[in-house]
Amino acid sequence: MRLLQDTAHAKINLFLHVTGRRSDGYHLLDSLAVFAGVGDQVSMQAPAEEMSLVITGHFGKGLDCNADNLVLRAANLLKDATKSTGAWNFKLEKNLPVASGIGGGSADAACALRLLATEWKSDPSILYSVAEKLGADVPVCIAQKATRMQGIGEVLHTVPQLPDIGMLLINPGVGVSTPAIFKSFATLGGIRSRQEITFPEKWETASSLFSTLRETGNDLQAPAILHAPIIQDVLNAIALQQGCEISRMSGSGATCFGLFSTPAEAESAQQSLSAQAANLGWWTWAGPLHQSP
Ligand SMILES: C[C@](O)(CO)[C@H](O)COP(=O)(O)OP(=O)(O)OC[C@H]1O[C@@H](n2ccc(N)nc2=O)[C@H](O)[C@@H]1O
Ligand SMILES: Nc1ncnc2c1ncn2[C@@H]1O[C@H](COP(=O)(O)OP(=O)(O)OP(=O)(O)O)[C@@H](O)[C@H]1O
Repeated sequence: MRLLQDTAHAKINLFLHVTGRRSDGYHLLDSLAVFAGVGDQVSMQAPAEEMSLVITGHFGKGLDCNADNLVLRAANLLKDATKSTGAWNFKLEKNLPVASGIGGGSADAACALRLLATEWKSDPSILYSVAEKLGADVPVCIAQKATRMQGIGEVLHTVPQLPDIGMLLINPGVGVSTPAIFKSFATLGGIRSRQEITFPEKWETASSLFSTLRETGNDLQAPAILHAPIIQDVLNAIALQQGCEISRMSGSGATCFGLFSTPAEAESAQQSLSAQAANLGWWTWAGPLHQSP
């Protein structure tokens, strides 16, 4: 029996600018994506008769284990693209809220691709072309490293190493549809011209990273608040926490994040919000960023 496993870390867009639109309707983006310490767990076991999936975990309830699940779509697409043989039983422990702007499904798909690509010694160019077919967020989730994403998400640039900041995540339990938010973005004025953000050679301190981020924003935040006004309440609750430097939404929402100079400060903020969060049924997490080797 062989058992392989890995963590599918949550993707957080520290900023997200919409810079253009392709003729097929997809939007061109400029975004700094980072990965949080929290994630789903993906494991795969062989021998198996066919590709299959079992889902556990707090957020697994509403998800189907059928071939439409991104884990199985990823496994089957890579198998076909690389003409590989063999099947695996996958297990997904779903710890991340679904349809929440932190790319959980994309991270799961990328995790399955990573595990299988190692096993099948797949060519990285095939791996990335399969990732692109699965979704705009899947390519960046392959390496799970802080990355500047451009194009529709497939143009990936290495960024300077990030300082060891702390992050607080809050999801109010409202699922948000990514296509609907992009559509509302246009009705709220759409693309605005701005100077391209430049990054320094290195962010020496947490405050130098926060200075860069203060010149940026998430263009999908206002349209997402129109769909789910509770997002504004979450942003306000985060901003009120001691030591919070930036309070912003990730992706197309509804998960919001707070940035702090240290993980300990983010954890204290989570503590002080815990009663309010429990009352309102909000999911929270706090800790360091995932720093991939
Ligand atoms: C908002 C982000 O989370 C930022 O990282 C991503 O761009 C979304 O990535 P994703 O969920 O993997 O998106 P996909 O599953 O590829 O696309 C879902 C839908 O979002 C819209 N979409 C997505 C990505 C993009 N660059 N432009 C778009 O307009 C399209 O309507 C598309 O049909
Ligand atoms: N393994 C999976 N985990 C989560 N969602 C999945 C999975 N497989 C398929 N899906 C479907 O994909 C949709 C998007 O889920 P996901 O959690 O990736 O959204 P998201 O966090 O908004 O992503 P993004 O930040 O990339 O927009 C859901 O509506 C869900 O039904």
